[in-house]
Amino acid sequence: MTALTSIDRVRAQHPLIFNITNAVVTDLTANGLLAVGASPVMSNALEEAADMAAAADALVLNIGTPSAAQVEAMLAAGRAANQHGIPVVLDPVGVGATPFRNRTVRTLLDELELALIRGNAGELGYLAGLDSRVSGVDATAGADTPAIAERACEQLGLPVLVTGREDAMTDGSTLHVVRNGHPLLSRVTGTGCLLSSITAAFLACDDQVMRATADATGFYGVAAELAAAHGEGPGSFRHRLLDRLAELDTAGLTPHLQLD
Ligand SMILES: Nc1ncnc2c1ncn2[C@@H]1O[C@H](COP(=O)(O)OP(=O)(O)O)[C@@H](O)[C@H]1O
Ligand SMILES: Cc1ncsc1CCOP(=O)(O)O
Ligand SMILES: [Mg+2]
Repeated sequence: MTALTSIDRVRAQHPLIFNITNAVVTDLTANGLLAVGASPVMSNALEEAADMAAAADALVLNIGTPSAAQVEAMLAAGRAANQHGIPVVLDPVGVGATPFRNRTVRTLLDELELALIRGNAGELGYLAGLDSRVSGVDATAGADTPAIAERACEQLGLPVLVTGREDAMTDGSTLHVVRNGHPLLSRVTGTGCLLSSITAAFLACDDQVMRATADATGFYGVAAELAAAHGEGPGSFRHRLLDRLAELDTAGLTPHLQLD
């Protein structure tokens, strides 16, 4: 039961997760991290980026609402995180949509050691060099996420998590597919960003990247299924997702987990 170990570790260790993230999702991300037992902090200031990263247990770089100044802070934080050996997760929100996002992701990939890149099928399809059209931040349905994950990992040379109806993750030698989750996740903005940050919290407590990533993804997907079971709309779902993230334990998780 790796999920037991992982979620229990997060709840016992309360890892500090430093998020340099987009303006849309700061509230959901901070509250989702608190719900799973992690400790969130958000900042965009270059002046404190390296110090905050040095104090953190994991760093999340999310380019959803980018600016040149924010990218400078990301580079400073990322370099400090690399020096201190803490995992860095990149969420390349909307890459492929504009040249600025593309340049930003290229710079972060070139300058930093990343533990994981997590994106939707359109974003990772673009980075994999596949025929992938990205015009905003939301993914298109029906993508072959395992094929995209394998190709993106090959192209980028780092572990990849591609989300969608099926979530696929690979480090080039192991491939896992998680078939949990719920379509309502696509009707609440920030749910992919929150998964990136929760995965960072699991990575902070486990140096086995594939195990931590699979455990975080399965845990999140099952929490979403349970949150959606009431059959209501996106507003109640968003609240229930936080409640399930806070309550779900291994006994509740195991019967629902669909992980290969
Ligand atoms: N059709 C779907 N069925 C079940 N879960 C989904 C579906 N689409 C997305 N998800 C889930 O929503 C979360 C966010 O994924 P995704 O929508 O791909 O990312 P983003 O929000 O970055 O575009 C993931 O946990 C994923 O498993
Ligand atoms: C709508 C929007 N616009 C810029 S960032 C953002 C949020 C994206 O969140 P997610 O990728 O988790 O859906
Ligand atoms: Mg996203």
